[in-house]
Amino acid sequence: MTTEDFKRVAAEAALAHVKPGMKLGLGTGSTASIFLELLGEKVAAGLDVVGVPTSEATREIAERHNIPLTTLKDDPALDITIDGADEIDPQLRLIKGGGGALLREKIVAFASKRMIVIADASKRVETLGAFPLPIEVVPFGKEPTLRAIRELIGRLGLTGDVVLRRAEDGCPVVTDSGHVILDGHFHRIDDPGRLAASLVAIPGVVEHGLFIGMADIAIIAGHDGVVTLEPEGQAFAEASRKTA
Ligand SMILES: O=C[C@H](O)[C@H](O)[C@H](O)COP(=O)(O)O
Repeated sequence: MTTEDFKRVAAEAALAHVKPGMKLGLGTGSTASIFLELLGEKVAAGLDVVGVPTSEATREIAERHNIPLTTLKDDPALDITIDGADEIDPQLRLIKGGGGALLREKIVAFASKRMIVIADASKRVETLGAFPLPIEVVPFGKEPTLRAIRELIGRLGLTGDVVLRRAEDGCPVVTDSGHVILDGHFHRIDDPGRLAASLVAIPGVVEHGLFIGMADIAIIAGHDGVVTLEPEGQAFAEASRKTA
């Protein structure tokens, strides 16, 4: 099986958590897109749910699959958010935002009673940080914000650098909310909680891609099967089944 197959297996397993009448947070990225495709099939077959998209890209995909949409204004409390992740550690702390959707993803997940993460096994790590940490900042004053973040990583004893994310045309990537992204290439983040708290204390930092204490379960598919994890990293044998 390929990585794409594993993403599909994880997305399929997440569907079992979706019940009629639920209000869903709809994640962003390639894994979440597969979930949307599968959810669209269920909706076509009569499943009654509504969703809040976490990005404009997800909105387009959801509309293409005829998934009824709502907003946090009309539905400020959601049942479940189903979303992908760039890294998942044993405590279900996440790095998200590889696709630049971290701000809306975090708002939507926070508005949800539960967050289910779906991923292929390559996303599991012992220590966060090999994946660059996205930090969403206001374009105004991004230079002093960048300097403050660099000073912070020195104080925290982190290695690496922080760089402005650019698109293929060389222009800064602009998020759905009109901000830019700084990617922190830290290699390893031993104390994600301390880094998270320190980053949001810097004026100009809107949000970062560390999701701590937000994920309730992670459904991870790989060569060893499907594993459902809870925050302590406990794998439930009864939730495991062979996929390859
Ligand atoms: O901004 C993007 C999101 O946080 C994604 O959920 C994350 O990057 C994982 O995406 P994928 O499923 O494509 O690996």
